[in-house]
Amino acid sequence: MAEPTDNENTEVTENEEPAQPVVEYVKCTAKCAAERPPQVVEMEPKPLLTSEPTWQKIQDYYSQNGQNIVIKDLFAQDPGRFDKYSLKITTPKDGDILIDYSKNRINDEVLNLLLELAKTRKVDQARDAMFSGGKINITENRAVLHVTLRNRKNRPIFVDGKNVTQDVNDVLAHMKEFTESVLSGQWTGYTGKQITDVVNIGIGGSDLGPVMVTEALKPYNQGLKLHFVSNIDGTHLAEVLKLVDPETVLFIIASKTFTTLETCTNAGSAKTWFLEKAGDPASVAKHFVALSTNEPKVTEFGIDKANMFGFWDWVGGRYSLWSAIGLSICLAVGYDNFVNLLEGANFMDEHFQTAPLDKNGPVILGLLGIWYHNFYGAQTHAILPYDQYLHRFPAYFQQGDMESNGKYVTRGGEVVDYTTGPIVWGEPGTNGQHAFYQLFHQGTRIIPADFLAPAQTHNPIADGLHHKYLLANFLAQTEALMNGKTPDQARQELETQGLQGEALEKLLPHKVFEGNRPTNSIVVQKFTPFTLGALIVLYEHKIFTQGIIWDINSFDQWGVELGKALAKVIEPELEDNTPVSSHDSSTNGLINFIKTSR
Ligand SMILES: O=P(O)(O)OC[C@H]1O[C@@H](O)[C@H](O)[C@@H](O)[C@@H]1O
Repeated sequence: MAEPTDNENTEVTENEEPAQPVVEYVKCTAKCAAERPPQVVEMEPKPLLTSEPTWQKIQDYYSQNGQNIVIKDLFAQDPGRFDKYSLKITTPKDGDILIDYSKNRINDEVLNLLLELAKTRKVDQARDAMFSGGKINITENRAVLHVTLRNRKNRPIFVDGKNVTQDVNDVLAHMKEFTESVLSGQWTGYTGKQITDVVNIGIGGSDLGPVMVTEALKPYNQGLKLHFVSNIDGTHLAEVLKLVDPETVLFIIASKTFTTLETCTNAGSAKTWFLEKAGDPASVAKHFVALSTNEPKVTEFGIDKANMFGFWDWVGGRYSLWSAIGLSICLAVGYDNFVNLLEGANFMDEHFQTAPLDKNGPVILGLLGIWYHNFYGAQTHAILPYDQYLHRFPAYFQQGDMESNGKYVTRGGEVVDYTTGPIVWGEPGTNGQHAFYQLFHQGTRIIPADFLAPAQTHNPIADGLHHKYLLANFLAQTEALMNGKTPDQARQELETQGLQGEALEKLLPHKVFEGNRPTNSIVVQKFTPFTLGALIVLYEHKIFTQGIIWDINSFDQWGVELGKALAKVIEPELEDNTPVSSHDSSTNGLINFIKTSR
């Protein structure tokens, strides 16, 4: 890994690749920024989706053919279907990523119509607007530039006329220096002992990404024990504090705003706990660092500016694991692995930017979602990782998808007359099979599902037997969901088991599987930092594509504010046991029940 260069005069020009060998940090001086005025791509306003002629065409096609598209028949008709409807994306270091979308209710006509929709809705223009620093988060007047955080080729990216690439690299350099000092044991606690445990205190985007990635990359752990506290429920903090020692623990207070109730309360209680043991407030500097955009609040809390890792308002919380918010990831897996994660992310950014729409992973996945959610009326989308390390991946994308696209008003302020973001859910395979797959196979709803699997496991125990079973189950499920079991097949099976007559007829309908349940299969060689980074971004840009087609602002989250505001009203009412009557009778009843029951 190249060291950061201090060469103030090193410049990058717009179309220039960094000289070989790759210089990791390149300073772009004021002079170079001035030479390259930003060219921000604008997003054009769009008509309501349902008034688009392409939308109408898809609606017509669906009405006439939607229920007659039978995936297994399409396979029977076309031996080349897998090749046609799968993408193999070759990474520079960790093998291929295969996206098999052939087990979907699609044919060329459907796909062409959906691609036409992506063109009509100018997905490419919106993508370019995002990458060029356009303020596409219109309700907060902000650029959306998490892509800059993994801008590994150091392309100049401007926000309000300022090239922010160097700012990003400066924070990365700080993260590197800090990580190496903690991991090497150079950074010690207030009694001179090395740090053994890290507690990340954050919530939402300041928690889910770090939790998900540190779990997913456990095989790369460099020795520190990681803990996460998010919930305002004191139990969460209390249980973690039982596991750590004030002499050897490092608290990371992760909050973009540094005003979030949960994080501020947990951080305050953690500090009190720490000082009860450490005594001297000067010791805080050795045990508390902050990740935030809000320096005044961080210093007010008592964290030294030198121990703050900054980021910017153009990084949305749910897209922030690539920023300083990723410090816990860095500490867990080491800086080089964090960089590999960023590189995988950057690789998928470039794929999204350069691949034609019909070969573009995020675009294809986004369009398939539109097909099911808006035409077949699918309400949910399942993400099913066949890898235990990815057990928080669905939870991470619950926020990623539902906070981004759970909106019923268009960018122009109109109420939509179509559905938007799906309900995202999932559990790792094979656990889900023994819990909720029944409804996948024989329920009344259509649940489009993504199966994620690695060809190689990090733990080939029992001579690879576990992994063989795991993969066999993943493959069997997608096959079964597609093929189902016809009444004839079920009858034959029951006859073979010796059943006949009324007993057979009674059982028969229960043994039939309609099939034709759509799935995507996404297979990587192995879940490495690089492939994980790429996979996360595949979903980020899928969500982006859908948000653009639905014409909603995927980057604000006003919907979470109302409940927060009401909690501030109720909180003082819980102070004493005086009955309340200021709310509806249910809320009054609940409050008063709690008051009399505590
Ligand atoms: O990082 P912060 O400012 O503490 O915010 C945490 C979370 O707060 C929630 O209210 C937001 O909906 C999330 O988007 C955000 O990630």
